[in-house]
Amino acid sequence: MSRDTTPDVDLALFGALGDLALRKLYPALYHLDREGLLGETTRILGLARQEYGLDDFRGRVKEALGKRVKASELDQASLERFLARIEYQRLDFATAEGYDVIREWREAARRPMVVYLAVPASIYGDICANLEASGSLDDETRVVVEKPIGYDLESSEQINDAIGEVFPESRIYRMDHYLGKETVQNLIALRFANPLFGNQWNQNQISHVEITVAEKVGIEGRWGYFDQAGQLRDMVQNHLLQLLCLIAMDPPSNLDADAIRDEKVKVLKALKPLEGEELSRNVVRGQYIGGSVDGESVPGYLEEEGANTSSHTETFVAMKLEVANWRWAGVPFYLRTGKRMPEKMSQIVIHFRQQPHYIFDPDQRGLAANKLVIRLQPEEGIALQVLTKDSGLDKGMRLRPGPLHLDFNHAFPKTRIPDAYERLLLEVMKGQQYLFVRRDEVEFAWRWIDQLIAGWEARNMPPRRYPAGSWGPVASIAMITQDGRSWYEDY
Ligand SMILES: NC(=O)C1=CN([C@@H]2O[C@H](COP(=O)(O)OP(=O)(O)OC[C@H]3O[C@@H](n4cnc5c(N)ncnc54)[C@H](OP(=O)(O)O)[C@@H]3O)[C@@H](O)[C@H]2O)C=CC1
Ligand SMILES: O=C1O[C@H](COP(=O)(O)O)[C@@H](O)[C@H](O)[C@H]1O
Repeated sequence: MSRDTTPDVDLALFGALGDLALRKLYPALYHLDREGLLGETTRILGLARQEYGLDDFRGRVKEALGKRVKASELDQASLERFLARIEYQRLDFATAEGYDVIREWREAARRPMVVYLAVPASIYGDICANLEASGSLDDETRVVVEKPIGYDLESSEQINDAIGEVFPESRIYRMDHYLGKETVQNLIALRFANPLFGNQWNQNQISHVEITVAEKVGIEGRWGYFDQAGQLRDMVQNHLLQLLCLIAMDPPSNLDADAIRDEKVKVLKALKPLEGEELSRNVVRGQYIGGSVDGESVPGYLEEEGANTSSHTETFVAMKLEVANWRWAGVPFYLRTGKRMPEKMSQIVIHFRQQPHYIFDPDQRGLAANKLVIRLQPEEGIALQVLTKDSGLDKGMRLRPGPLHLDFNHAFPKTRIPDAYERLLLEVMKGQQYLFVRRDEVEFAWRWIDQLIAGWEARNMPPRRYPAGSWGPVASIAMITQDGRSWYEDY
């Protein structure tokens, strides 16, 4: 977590013409460069199987930047400097042939290399083995791998084993881009730097927790991948469980990567399995049908390009979980995430318990609990919902709920909030692992997800339909109202 300058490391980017590279990685690298956060002589080698001349490849990168970076932030000097760092090599990743180009590229400048695998996880092992066989690696090379790692525990173990044959854990960086989001990191600061919250963070003071990750987009042409995965594997196994871990973990003894990861693993181990009747009561699966988002008609999941019309894959999931330990016993964690919801909105809401003795208007009793709302997107910020006296001579002691707001864009207007990938790429280049997921975290998360899926399959729980542009199946609302609560959508 130091503020040291970024060392000169080179980046070999596998999957250099893929969706992730074009949409996320080049814009993030460009911003780092523009802000002086890339090593002075850092080079980027794009690798993909298409035949491209260097100018044409740089042209593709430039085009991608044009689509993703604000015009006001895309200045000529920064663009030229960034493009000049980029080289390109055609390579078929699955065969050992051709990997010499990477060894030779490295020979021109000896410094640590970061290998970024922006490719399907099924070929991570082949790439690592081919890199090693070609003599392209040394003891300082780091590898970045994307989620999801596998499809279940067994496949994730195979993939992790294959990467582990070549790289030690200390040089494997498993991405979960939610860990790079500004407010997610702020969770650590909020909880552990503020006694006001730190001392209240348990079942004595907190009644329940909500995590919502609502997406407006559908599956964006990724049917082939998404239909195999579904929202549970695509979003819950990684992003939502990571958020849950950061909320529920005990204080780490320091900010070292392993101290934080040890605490997260304890949470994953304490997740109570959802089985039997609880599965029907506390888990809702959904799949969107046609509807309208932002006033425009959009197709249902089964009408998306490439769709298989009988698919039962879920595009929405809501669930009520319990972290079975001393801190959280009896505190429900309500999670929901879905595609084609009315807005892109991710937030965590911590609901504090009411006062044990209440002295105000009995009709207002329902208001009487504080909420801490941690907003991840679209705008990032933190709001503490408190009760104050309603102003005016005629109001008596009427209470009024209102937020104490910390909107990062307004509170710190000069600071651009960096995209998650910027922060994560920077941390890899600095060799810091605290924002990356350790192997046992991935595997304990899969273990829990696998039992849930086995339960679904045994109970034959097809997804419930919900219209695109709604907040998911009605059953997901019933799931929380049966406990006398409701999803909190304000900020
Ligand atoms: N896109 C996203 O928003 C996110 C993606 N991820 C993960 O990132 C990784 C990349 O995803 P994404 O960019 O969407 O996938 P894409 O399919 O868009 O890109 C993958 C790239 O890898 C190339 N590739 C695959 N196999 C080979 C091979 N044998 N030899 C050479 N090139 C090969 C593909 O080339 P070709 O086109 O020629 O097949 C393609 O350009 C995946 O693991 C995904 O799960 C994670 C989070 C979000
Ligand atoms: O990892 C993924 O995340 C995106 C959502 O990310 P966000 O930063 O836009 O919230 C999701 O759309 C995609 O399906 C999933 O693979």
